[in-house]
Amino acid sequence: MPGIVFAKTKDKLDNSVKSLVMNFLEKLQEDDTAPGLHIERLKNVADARVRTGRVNDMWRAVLFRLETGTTPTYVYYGTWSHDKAIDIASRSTLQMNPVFGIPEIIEKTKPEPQPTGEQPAAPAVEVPVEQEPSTPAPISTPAWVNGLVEHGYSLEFLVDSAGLDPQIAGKALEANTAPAFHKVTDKAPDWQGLLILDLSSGKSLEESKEDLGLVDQRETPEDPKTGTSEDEKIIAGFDKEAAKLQFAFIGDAPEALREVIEGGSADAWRTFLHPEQRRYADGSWNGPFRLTGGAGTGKTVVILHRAKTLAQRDPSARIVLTTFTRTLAASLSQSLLKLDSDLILAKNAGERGIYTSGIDALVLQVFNAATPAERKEALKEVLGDAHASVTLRPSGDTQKAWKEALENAVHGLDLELANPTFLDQEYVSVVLSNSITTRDAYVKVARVGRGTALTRPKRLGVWKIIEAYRQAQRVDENISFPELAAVAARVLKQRGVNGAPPLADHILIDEAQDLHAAHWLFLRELASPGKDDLFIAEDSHQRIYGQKVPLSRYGIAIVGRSRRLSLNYRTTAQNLAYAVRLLKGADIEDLEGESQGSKGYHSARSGPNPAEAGTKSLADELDEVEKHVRQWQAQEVPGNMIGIIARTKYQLQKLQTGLAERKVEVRDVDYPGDGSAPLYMTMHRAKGMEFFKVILFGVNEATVPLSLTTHGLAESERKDGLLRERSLLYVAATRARDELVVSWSGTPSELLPTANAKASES
Ligand SMILES: Nc1ncnc2c1ncn2[C@@H]1O[C@H](COP(=O)(O)OP(=O)(O)OP(=O)(O)O)[C@@H](O)[C@H]1O
Repeated sequence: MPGIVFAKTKDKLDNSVKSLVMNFLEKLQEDDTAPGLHIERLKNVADARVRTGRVNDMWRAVLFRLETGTTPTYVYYGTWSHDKAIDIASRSTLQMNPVFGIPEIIEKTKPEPQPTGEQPAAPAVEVPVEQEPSTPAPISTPAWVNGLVEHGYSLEFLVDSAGLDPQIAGKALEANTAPAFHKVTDKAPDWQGLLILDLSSGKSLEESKEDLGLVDQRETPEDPKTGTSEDEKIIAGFDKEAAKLQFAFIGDAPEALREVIEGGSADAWRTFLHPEQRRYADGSWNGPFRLTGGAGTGKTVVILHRAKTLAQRDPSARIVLTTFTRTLAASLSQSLLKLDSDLILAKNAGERGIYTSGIDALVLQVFNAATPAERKEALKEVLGDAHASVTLRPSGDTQKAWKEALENAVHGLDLELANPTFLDQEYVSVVLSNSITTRDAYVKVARVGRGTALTRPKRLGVWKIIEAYRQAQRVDENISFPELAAVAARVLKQRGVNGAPPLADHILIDEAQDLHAAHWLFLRELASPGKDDLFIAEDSHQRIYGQKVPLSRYGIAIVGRSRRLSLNYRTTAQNLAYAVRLLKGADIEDLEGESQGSKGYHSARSGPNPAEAGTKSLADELDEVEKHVRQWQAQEVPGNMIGIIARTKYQLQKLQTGLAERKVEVRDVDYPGDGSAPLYMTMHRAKGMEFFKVILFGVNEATVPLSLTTHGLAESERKDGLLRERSLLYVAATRARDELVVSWSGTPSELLPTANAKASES
């Protein structure tokens, strides 16, 4: 039976062609001599191993045949229309890279035809076909600079030291626009494309080699296991980290074949991990590990693969996969099954398999499963006096309780401290996280990580309000989710003291930047400290709830076990540059308090520049939205791949009504119907999602930032609140894969790059 190695598809195929390709490859796997396949050699080819195969009358597959023992191995390169396939086959070579020993397929371009009797034509310069800007006033973007040229790379260096194909390196150096540059990296063998992107974004060759797992062959003695013939060396080379970016061995199972073909590039994440992603998915560490990276760098993809690796490594393992909300958790469950439908998804925490849950739902499950005695004891330890009742109602809305407490307590504080936002943060970060139940303990406690300093009289005032709050909650038999997390943590801790085993062996946490202190208390108790206990994926730039939490205070020491992803798989370079400009000037710290810049954060894809649609009135803005939606619908973009995102629900109501008047159907993301209509949602709800096309609607001065969230706060909390608003805009802008439109009516938000540019001009 011939072996098949599948090369990641770069050209999109229609579904009808995909199923033909699958039939073809299935037959090839069974018997490559079957007459219907027409596996044929061609004349005048660059590589004698190249073959074409008949997919149907119109379509041909391009393959390379490697001789390995008794049965051959075919490397499937792709399927194209007849003439194109013959052309590609005649120009393509499967070879070992001379520097790094990675198998690669290089398509040599034909020399330009020279006009006879005239001077040789100047080398062709790619003229990018920029898409028409969708608005009359395109956004001003900084001029594009070729990063390779900027960092002084020469053709000689790129070829001799970085192992790039000379033609590819030359074209990359010549590119004078982002689309032309990305066209080169897109066509190149995957590892070469990524190496070019790394170098152009400022990474050194050594750093990039390490990330991509590239080892200079010229410096290493040959491995005797790799065999002697060129074909055997190529087969062995497919196992190298960088080769796995583009090539996958297809086992005997037809499902594996179906998955890679049907998924196409949208599902490439299931098979073709970046070597760094693979390392973090498969690695093992003696304690908590943290993976950071900007939006779209594939953190969730790593978490999903890691869950699978851990489950396969030990089928009896109890793995908890958690994230900030139930909706995100549900989407993780779906993705897990897409990754591997054989994975065992546990129904409850503590059971064998992977248990996926929103963090608060998980907390609630532990609390509900606790005995009345366990609850009573934990409530007393965390909240002081035992609650009258151990059957409490979890309540998400603490604002009302704080307002009541403020009315009832005689505290003598001014409004900067006597407001629900400050008090809630103080309560969770200082009081709950330190299990403070008395005034004396609160007066003495170190308020690590809190911005606003409190004198003793102020602390006494705050404590009075906290007492009133606890009293009101007790009377109403309410308990907040942070309280619940602290109580559940206590239950688990006590069980541990009594010798009970923890509920999980491994915990994987996505969107960790938004978890609060009591969540971390809880997660620390959920698994025993030790090997591969916690895997934390976070992006501090996307912190839109809560505050940064110093993890080491909760027994989660990640020193030396923290890595960062920098290649953005989701967003085009143009959208990414825009989103990063939204963060300009923001001092963002990670969970360990280290400053998080966006240096080296780069994208592998190119597309149109984001468009800003500033309008005079809401009616004009709605007209703009209508225009874009209709344009995209005419291009047959699926409705549920168009996202319209606004800061508030009120804005969404206006949007929905305004578009209904214009006979444009849009749907709430939570009620998507059959998926044919564009979806609208708030910026908070957009977290973790992605769309081909995104409109950020109503990014007006009055709404973004939402003054409600920062009004009346002390300077430190106000800065924090403003940072969250900025992050929210960044989260929303990074949901777009291909096209981003930012609209407003009246004065634009001060957080937009346009507004910043105008302000600095004047
Ligand atoms: N190795 C890969 N190959 C192809 N696509 C990938 C790969 N890794 C990630 N992607 C794609 O990139 C997009 C972003 O990935 P993912 O959601 O994991 O990023 P993230 O870092 O968790 O993003 P965010 O922080 O914005 O939620 C997804 O569409 C995903 O399928």
